[in-house]
Amino acid sequence: MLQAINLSHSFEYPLFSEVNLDIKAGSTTAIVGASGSGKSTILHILSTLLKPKSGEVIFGGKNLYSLKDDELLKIRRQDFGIIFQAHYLFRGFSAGENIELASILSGQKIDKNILERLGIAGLMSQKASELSGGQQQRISIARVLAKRPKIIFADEPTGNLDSHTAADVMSVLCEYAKEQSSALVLVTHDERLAGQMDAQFGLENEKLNQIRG
Ligand SMILES: Nc1ncnc2c1ncn2[C@@H]1O[C@H](COP(=O)(O)OP(=O)(O)OP(=O)(O)O)[C@@H](O)[C@H]1O
Repeated sequence: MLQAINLSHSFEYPLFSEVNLDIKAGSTTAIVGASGSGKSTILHILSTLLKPKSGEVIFGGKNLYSLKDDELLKIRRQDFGIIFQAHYLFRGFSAGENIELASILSGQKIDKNILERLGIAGLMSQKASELSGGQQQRISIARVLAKRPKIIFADEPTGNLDSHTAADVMSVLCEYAKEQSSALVLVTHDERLAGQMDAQFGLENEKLNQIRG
């Protein structure tokens, strides 16, 4: 579904090189590593947000970074779901309107069952700005799922949730990947969470090594 081939990137100093990944439909993958090792940077590169210094990201048989900007934007909007810890809801709109907007743009409908399982079904008429950080995070996850993306890229998606809610959210994301033959690529510090994914990679000493799967 998505392949990374020989990715390398650096900012002021080299971050990583020779990063290779093969993400299959219906799979869940974790990337772990020390703070500052470059995990989020890899996720940004895989999800079209940052052009690597070298290497290719192949999706649907195309090298994403050889596409024109409008083609890249179309893939990002239609096929990719990106979940970060900082959520960007429209604060003046209700939770329901935020999700509805994603549904309208994608022409897909959110499964009401997902709202129940995320524990947010009762919050739909509340203004996004009046929700707690964890509630906003779950609304933003529902908004991503409402698009029915082919791949979900999630950077510490449960970092601001209590352990019980975090487990519910992760099971919703993993089940979505399985049921929709989508894929989940997760960046996390949480080794236990990483252990629940089908495959696990560790970023250390500028290299991404497969630990499991
Ligand atoms: N846009 C940028 N410009 C310059 N340096 C950056 C930029 N983005 C990230 N960095 C640097 O690259 C390094 C890796 O950052 P990144 O966020 O990818 O690490 P991480 O492994 O996800 O860390 P954490 O687990 O703490 O979130 C850090 O030293 C960071 O300061």
